[in-house]
Parts: sequence; C-alpha cells; structure tokens
Amino acid sequence: MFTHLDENQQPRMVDISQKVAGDRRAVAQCIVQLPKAIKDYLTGQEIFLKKGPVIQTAIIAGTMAVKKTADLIPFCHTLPIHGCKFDINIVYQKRDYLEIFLQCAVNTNYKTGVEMEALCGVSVAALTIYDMCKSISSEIIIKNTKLIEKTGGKADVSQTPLYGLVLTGGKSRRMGKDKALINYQGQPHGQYIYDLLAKYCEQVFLSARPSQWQGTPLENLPTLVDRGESVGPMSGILTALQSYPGVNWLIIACDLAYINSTMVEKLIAQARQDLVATCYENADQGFPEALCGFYTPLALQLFTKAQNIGLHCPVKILQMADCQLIKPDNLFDIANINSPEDYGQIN
Ligand SMILES: Nc1nc2c(ncn2[C@@H]2O[C@H](COP(=O)(O)OP(=O)(O)OP(=O)(O)O)[C@@H](O)[C@H]2O)c(=O)[nH]1
Ligand SMILES: [Mg+2]
Repeated sequence: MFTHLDENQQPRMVDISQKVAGDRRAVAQCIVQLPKAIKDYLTGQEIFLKKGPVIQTAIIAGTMAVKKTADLIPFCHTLPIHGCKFDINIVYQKRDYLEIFLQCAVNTNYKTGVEMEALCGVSVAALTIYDMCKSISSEIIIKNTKLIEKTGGKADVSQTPLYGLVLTGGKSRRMGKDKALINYQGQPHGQYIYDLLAKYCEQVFLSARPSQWQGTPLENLPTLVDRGESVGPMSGILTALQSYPGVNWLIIACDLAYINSTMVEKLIAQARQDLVATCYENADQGFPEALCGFYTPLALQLFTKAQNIGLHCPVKILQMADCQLIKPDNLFDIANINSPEDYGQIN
C-alpha cells in the first residue's frame, strides 16, 4: 500500500512510530545566478550591501528554515536537527554573471530522513539572497535545487538494489534427502523461496555446489556456484557478496519451512543500511538467525576478514558485528527443518 494514503485514499502523515532511529544525513544544493552589477559589492566570498552581509544572512535564514521545515511542509515530521552546515561558493562566470553555489547539509539521529530539511534550508537561503539583492537588480535566477546526498535509514535501503539468495548448497545429511526439494508449500521448497524472494528482489539466485541441481526441478533457476572449497553456508554468502558487492542481499536458507511474505516484508521494512545485517532473532537463545537476513554491502569486508582468519560460522560472525536483530511474530516462523525428526514434529 502507498503509505502516504490512508484506507480512504486521503493523504496522511506516514506513521513512523515503529521505525528504528539511526544516523541520517542529507545534502541539498541550489544555485543563485546574479547579474554582473552585484560584483561591485563583492569582497572575497561575501556580498556587502547596506542591508547587511548577504551570505551570512542567507546562512542564518537557511539554518532557521531547516528547523522550521515541519511547520511549512504539511506531511513532514517534526524531528531533532542535530547539525546543519552551509557551504557557499561564489563564482564569477564568463565575466558575465555571478553564480552562488549553496549547499546545505543536515544531520539527525532519528526515524526518518532530513532531505526536506536540507532542501528547505537551501531554498530559503537562496530566497534570502534574492531578497537582499533585488533592489540592485531583479535579474536573479534560482536554479538547480536538488538533493545531492542522502545517507542512513530505510530510504537508502530502497535506493540500493536488492538481490535474493536461496541457500541450497548443503548436503542435507541429517535429513537424508535434499531439503531444497522437499514440498512444504505446494512445490519444491527451493522454488517456493525463489518465487517468494522474486516478489521483492531485482534478481534471485540459488546458492549451490557445482552441478548440484542438474536433472532436478530446480535446474533452470539462476544459480551462483560456490567459489573455492565449500565450508558450509559461509561459502554461499561470500560468493554472493563477492559476485555483486554493491547490492543488498536477502539471504534465506532452504530449510526454513515457514518463511513467508510477511516475514520478508518485515525484514525489508526494518533493514538498516548503516549496519552489516538485519536478521531475525532466535528467540530461545537470542542469537542472530544469520540464514534469514538482510545483508548490506558492509558485509563483504566483514565476511572476507572472517574467512581469512578461518572463521566460517555466519552466526558467530554476525555476533561480533554491528547487526540488528528483529523478533519474529511467531516462534516457529524461523524454524529450520534439518532432520526427519524435525519434519515429523511439524506434521
Ligand atoms: N551454498 C552453500 N550453501 C550451503 C552449504 N552448506 C550448507 N548450505 C546451506 O545453508 C543452510 C543451512 O545448512 P545446514 O542446515 O546447516 O546444513 P546442511 O548441509 O543443509 O544439512 P546437514 O548436512 O544436515 O548439516 C541450508 O540452506 C544449506 O543448503 C555450502 O557448502 N554451500
Ligand atoms: Mg539448517
């Protein structure tokens, strides 16, 4: 559902009460073009007019505007402004006109981003320059207002491509038959998870050993074959991170019998781009379910380092890292079915 509309299709402020706070930063830019006549008042990077110093005044006005954004833009949340910095650069272009490049960087630690604050700040700073200079000439153009950087939070998550990985490369020794071929939800479970992830991901791969799925119902699905000698799920994860280092990964083991769209959506909604991973928590023991998680590009360095020191257990690796844990709605949602006994219990 489009979160800016309520159930009656009326606009609303998005409810962010359940979102996790984090460091967020946004930088907006805008250019004010001024006629040659203003050059007479220019000393270094300041324009001195009878009304006062133009650039300093613009910075003060822009900073105040950043703090007032929620009062001006109807569906903006009120949020704490933890930092606000203007960078202003005046350039005399082609001996014909002046261009003032304004940048406004805003920081917060909150549940939602500060791009509107940065855009509002830079816009009001530009309008202030206009107001200060208009008595000299009204040939002033405000142009190129745009967001040039945004980091932290979920928006970043949606800006980075999301790929899916179904871990199927195990030997299923305890089960005695391939777990990815077991039918829990009306089809081989590897196919079920593949289809599930394909709803949310730009690309999905099975993670497997060489030729593993040839001659089986999974043989036509895109596959990433483990690089090097297989050392369990770590091999599949590292192969994926190395093959596509710039993307986020949803990584799900093929023996999660109950994985469903609600769980995947919750993982995506709460995922944090500034952390290595966001995983479900194993409720009994409080450890990260590393094989049911959202991994960011930060994971590549961590997993490479771990591999280099002979650490191959994804759970242990994530326990040492900055990883967000989220609780499953039901305990058995994250159960992994490893043996005929496990299988017997669920039926
Ligand atoms: N790509 C890849 N995935 C693996 C490898 N080993 C295990 N996995 C996957 O990782 C997940 C968890 O595996 P486990 O349940 O610990 O082990 P398993 O090999 O499947 O089963 P057992 O042989 O009974 O231990 C499953 O989805 C496996 O398919 C591997 O060497 N490569
Ligand atoms: Mg398992």
